[in-house]
Amino acid sequence: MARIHVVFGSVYGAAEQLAQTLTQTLTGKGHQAVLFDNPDLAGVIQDRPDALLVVTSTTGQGDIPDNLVPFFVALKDAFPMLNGLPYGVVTLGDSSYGDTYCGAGEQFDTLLDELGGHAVSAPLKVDACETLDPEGDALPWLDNWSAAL
Ligand SMILES: Cc1cc2nc3c(=O)[nH]c(=O)nc-3n(C[C@H](O)[C@H](O)[C@H](O)COP(=O)(O)O)c2cc1C
Repeated sequence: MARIHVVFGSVYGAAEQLAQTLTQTLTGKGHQAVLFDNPDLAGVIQDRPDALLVVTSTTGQGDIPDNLVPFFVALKDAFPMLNGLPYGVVTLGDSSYGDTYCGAGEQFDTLLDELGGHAVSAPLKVDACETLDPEGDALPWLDNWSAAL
């Protein structure tokens, strides 16, 4: 079973709620999953989890929610090599935003890839235009992602 660190970015609460559900689900599967309210590099990355899960909505124009920006900036500035750390990205967005659809998740996926992380499966994009039930998309994705760890 894996030690999985989960971080979330959320403005109105949907991504936060989803992150809580995904963390509980991972725990139910026997993993040691920890959800970080105020993620910092030392706690999330340098503590060397077995995997990292990023759950974020998108705000502004493809932007990362304020609560997750400090973690993203710290990661970008410190640029710690992740040496194949398995990761996953779940992004909430709205396809009516066009080019910036799920931009926050894309920024994380690009950075984690540049740092040498290993995307266990393709990032999941949950479209608020298509569903009012993010869990309906995310739980099957999580099953596959966690099974591949
Ligand atoms: C002001 C505002 C800006 C947004 N900008 C984007 C965007 O650029 N791209 C996108 O895919 N979704 C965008 N969204 C949609 C949100 O990401 C989506 O509604 C999400 O489910 C909100 O999750 P949250 O409750 O965790 O904040 C935006 C929503 C708002 C209200």
